[in-house]
Amino acid sequence: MTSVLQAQALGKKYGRRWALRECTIDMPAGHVVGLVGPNGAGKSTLLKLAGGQLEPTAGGITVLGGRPGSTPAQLAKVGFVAQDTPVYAGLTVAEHLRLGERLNPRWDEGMARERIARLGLDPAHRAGKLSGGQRAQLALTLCLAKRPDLLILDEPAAALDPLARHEFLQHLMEAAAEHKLSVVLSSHLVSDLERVCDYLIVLVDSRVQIAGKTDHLLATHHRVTGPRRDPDRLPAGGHVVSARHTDGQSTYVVRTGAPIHDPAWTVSRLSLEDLVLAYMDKRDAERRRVALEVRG
Ligand SMILES: Nc1ncnc2c1ncn2[C@@H]1O[C@H](COP(=O)(O)OP(=O)(O)OP(=O)(O)O)[C@@H](O)[C@H]1O
Repeated sequence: MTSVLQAQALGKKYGRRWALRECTIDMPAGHVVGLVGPNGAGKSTLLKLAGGQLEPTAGGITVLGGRPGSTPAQLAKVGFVAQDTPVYAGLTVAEHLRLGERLNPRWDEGMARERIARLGLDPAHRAGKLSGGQRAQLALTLCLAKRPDLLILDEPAAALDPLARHEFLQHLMEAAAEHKLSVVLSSHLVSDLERVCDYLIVLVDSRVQIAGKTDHLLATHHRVTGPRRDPDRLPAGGHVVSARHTDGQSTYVVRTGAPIHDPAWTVSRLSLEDLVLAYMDKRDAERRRVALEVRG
């Protein structure tokens, strides 16, 4: 597997507080990777470290085989659209393209112009007067025209209305397929991730809870429901991801490669949202961590 991003025990401190700690990750190339996790999990910090906007306090990170932001060549290989899709309010759309051309050695002027025309943006329009959706599209265009190998998007569509979000993600998918881009995209909107991502990483308290191809993850996770029972009564070979109990019923999310055939339990498939929620719960995350430490 070729990696686009590898982090080893990566940590970042703001003052005396860790924003990201002991984060180990390996993102494969050629995927649209969805990064999801609770507020404050460290997603933006990780993406900024990957974009070279922050320096690690501990551990190491490699992006496309190099240190993020270390050389002009390294910077040219990575496109970054930050959470607030920043553009220069006083510059026109055309001036943004000229700036992009001046700053980026691999700039694709034809593609930038074609995208701006397709989006119906007036080149003479000042960026400060664009709508949130148009600004996000302009920021995406500037990043795509850099012709990066890796595109990093930190909640780029969060502020957009459903239609603008749909169009933004559609453009993103087309561009990723057309230019064989690797993409990492953080979002709280699991429906968006479901639409565009073929690889998922769930980050909780800066630890990777699960990472893998979405179709494989969905095929190997099941909801198992039955009368209230302890997990040791579950079919053998499964790994309990989450457990919920009411007075009379137990519901487990179980990871297993083998089909579950046990008449004592009702087995159903999970949606991507169910899967993400099962891994996002901090109580379960702590229990899984302890279980792994005991086993290891
Ligand atoms: N500039 C900063 N100064 C101090 N602390 C910060 C700064 N940026 C982030 N943090 C802290 O670091 C931790 C991780 O923040 P980060 O923004 O990376 O999380 P996140 O997973 O992206 O969250 P969200 O989903 O809310 O955007 C949080 O506790 C946050 O308060």
